[in-house]
Amino acid sequence: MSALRINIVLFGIGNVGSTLINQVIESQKFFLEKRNIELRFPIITNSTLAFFEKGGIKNQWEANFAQSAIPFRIEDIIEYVQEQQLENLIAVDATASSDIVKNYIPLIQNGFDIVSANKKANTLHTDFYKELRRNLKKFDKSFLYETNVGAGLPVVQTIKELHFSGEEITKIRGVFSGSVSYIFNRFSSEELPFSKILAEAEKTGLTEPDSREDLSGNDVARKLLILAREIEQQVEFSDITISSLLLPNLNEDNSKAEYSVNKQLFDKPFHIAKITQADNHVLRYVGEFDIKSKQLEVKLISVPKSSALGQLKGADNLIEIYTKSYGELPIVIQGAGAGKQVTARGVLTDILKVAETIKIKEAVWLSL
Ligand SMILES: NC(=O)C1=CN([C@@H]2O[C@H](COP(=O)(O)OP(=O)(O)OC[C@H]3O[C@@H](n4cnc5c(N)ncnc54)[C@H](O)[C@@H]3O)[C@@H](O)[C@H]2O)C=CC1
Ligand SMILES: N[C@@H](CC=O)C(=O)O
Repeated sequence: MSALRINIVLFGIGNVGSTLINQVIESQKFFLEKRNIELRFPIITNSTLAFFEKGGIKNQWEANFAQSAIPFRIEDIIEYVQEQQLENLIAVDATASSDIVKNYIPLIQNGFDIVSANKKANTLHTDFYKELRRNLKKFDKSFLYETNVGAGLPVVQTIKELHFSGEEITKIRGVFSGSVSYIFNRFSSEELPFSKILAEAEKTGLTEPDSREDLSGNDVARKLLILAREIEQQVEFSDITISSLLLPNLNEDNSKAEYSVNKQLFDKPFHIAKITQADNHVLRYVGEFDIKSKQLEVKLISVPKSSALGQLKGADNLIEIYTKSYGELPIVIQGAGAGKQVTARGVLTDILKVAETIKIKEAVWLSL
């Protein structure tokens, strides 16, 4: 039987997007042999330019992009896939853009399934959230976004399945930010200024494109909102109480350039927060959603070094899910919650899941 060819239009070729391309190129043979699936990228884009290659990009894609990418609008992309009669289309959003999300519905209406690492579509107003799902249903398309929470960790899926089975989830809490986890895990155990560790988190690709999204608590709040909506709670972003880590004189009101050069302003307040804790305590930035009281909160806490949260390493997330059946002892999901390799692998898993769904639909069509 001939392989199922999947055509991926990739928006965003930064940390996650470029790693995804390289992972696919590396494992191409494996997918063909084991899954009978061929993954191609006929279009890749950054925020302003797109590179078109009908047969799919090859190893030297970065040089080709630099040489031949051209300005694009979403209409150009839709027109191109139609003209070239490309089938089995998946749009992959590896941006943090709010603009790109406006294209999801037109893409779905033009035959695309969607896979997204970008949290924006799931955290806009409920009206958009519902409209998106109405379109998915109408056009029989999938939208997968496991990497929206916990990067490659199976958090969304676990919550979804617990809810699907009728399990009553009572509380979800823990460390949801990989980048802030990395910052505080190092800040607690090493004698380094906060700003230096922040700069290293940015350089390694652990933070959002603008790390103020992490330090403001918005990124954690988005994750709480995404999980809350998975269990059909009617909540908006504005319902979340967020205690920001940004400073009155260094926050979203500053330009990106001012923020970049003034990060050492973080050093003194965080040093004070560190040394004024009780003995053997460390700082952790946590999110909590209490379902009964409908309270969603993001805050900085000080915990004993010996506790589960206190022992986190690297960019670990630790997410506790309390449910009726599990009682006082929660389900715990722990592991790297940020990083380009784990996140790209999570996106790739979603792509393969969509491909399997397409395969099943094709088989049904063929049997008719
Ligand atoms: N880096 C990580 O560890 C994780 C990232 N994510 C999510 O993955 C997404 C991407 O993160 P990174 O790759 O780290 O960011 P990045 O800043 O390295 O890359 C972002 C890319 O998106 C492109 N872009 C921006 N606006 C665009 C637009 N309107 N249309 C097309 N392309 C556009 C940029 O040019 C760039 O190529 C974010 O939404 C982030 O929250 C999720 C889990 C973990
Ligand atoms: N900035 C985010 C990336 C993943 O969502 C984080 O650190 O958790």
